[in-house]
Amino acid sequence: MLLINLGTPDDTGYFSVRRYLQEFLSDRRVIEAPPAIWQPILHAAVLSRRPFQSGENYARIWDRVENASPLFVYTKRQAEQLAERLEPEGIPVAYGMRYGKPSIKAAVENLMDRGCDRIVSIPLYPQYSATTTATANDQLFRRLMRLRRQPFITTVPSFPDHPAFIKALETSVRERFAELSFKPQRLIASYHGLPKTCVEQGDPYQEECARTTKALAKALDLRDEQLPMTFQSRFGPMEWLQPYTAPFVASLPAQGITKIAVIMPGFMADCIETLDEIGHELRDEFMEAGGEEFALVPCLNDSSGAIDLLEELARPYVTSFRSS
Ligand SMILES: C=CC1=C(C)c2cc3[nH]c(cc4nc(cc5[nH]c(cc1n2)c(C)c5CCC(=O)O)C(CCC(=O)O)=C4C)c(C)c3C=C
Ligand SMILES: [Fe+2]
Ligand SMILES: [Fe+2]
Repeated sequence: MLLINLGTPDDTGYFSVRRYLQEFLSDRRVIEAPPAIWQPILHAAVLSRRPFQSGENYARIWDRVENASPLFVYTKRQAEQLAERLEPEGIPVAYGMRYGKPSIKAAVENLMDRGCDRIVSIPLYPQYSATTTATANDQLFRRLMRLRRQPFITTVPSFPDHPAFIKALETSVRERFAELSFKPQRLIASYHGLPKTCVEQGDPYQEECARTTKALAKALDLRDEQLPMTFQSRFGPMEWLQPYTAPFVASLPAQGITKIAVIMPGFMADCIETLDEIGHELRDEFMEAGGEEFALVPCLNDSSGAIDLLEELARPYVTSFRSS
């Protein structure tokens, strides 16, 4: 079993963040503009300034006990806990990052060194996007390109309304709400954004986000307006999927909605986008606009619901291996 996530910088310093952003933003699945046009902009404008700001943001959410970014810590724990369930059956588990460490290449080599000639890969993105899922798969196959004898590979599809995913989200909401001293008037479902052109060209991401939102509303017995879907984390000047989370949330107090909770069902693990952009920046914007109560529902992280989900995603494939 191979788990693939996005990746994160090694530390919060300028050079580490720059190296990470350079690799990420040079991926042609992420920025589709021709390199001759994009690379000079990336180097002159983005990589000279953004690593400072992003590094400060990462520093605010860094896990100082593990000395790693939360995305790294949770992905590692997901792999370790899945391993506790699968390795007794002789199924090794590894994890790799699309950008940064440990690389997908290292993870594949780890599994092959442990004798695997059949690898099941789960890209840890509940909703499919070419900018995330496809590039994770590209990188996996890139590692195999030079092998004479390739392992058998399965890439598990996205799981926007898989029952185990919706169950884990539902549990995370119920547990979080039980801790709160207030009753949220809205539960905002905020997903990572995507340029609108990606969807126009056939990326199913927006439709898969809508499937997640609809299934979660049904599980929680909420009406559509009680669980609005929004998109965060814009990058660059183009139009991205709408409504944008920040202006949407800032407009709520004027409508009498001053107590909200936010869930981010596009992320399997808490990361800079959830803990800082939503947990810090969005919270401040909501309070400044007249909000009174703001709560975050944590991502699935290393909850038992998350590990149940990973095990259920894996099972159909690993069972067939054992019987063959
Ligand atoms: C054009 C730029 C970007 C696209 C397209 C994009 C799509 C996309 N990203 C995620 C998930 C994550 N993105 C994260 C960070 C992040 N994303 C971008 C840009 C694009 N993302 C940047 C520049 C960054 C770095 C942070 C920053 O400098 O602001 C993360 C968190 C990583 C971490 O280390 O914590 C995740 C997760 C999805 C799901 C997605 C498309 C659907
Ligand atoms: Fe992103
Ligand atoms: Fe962001």
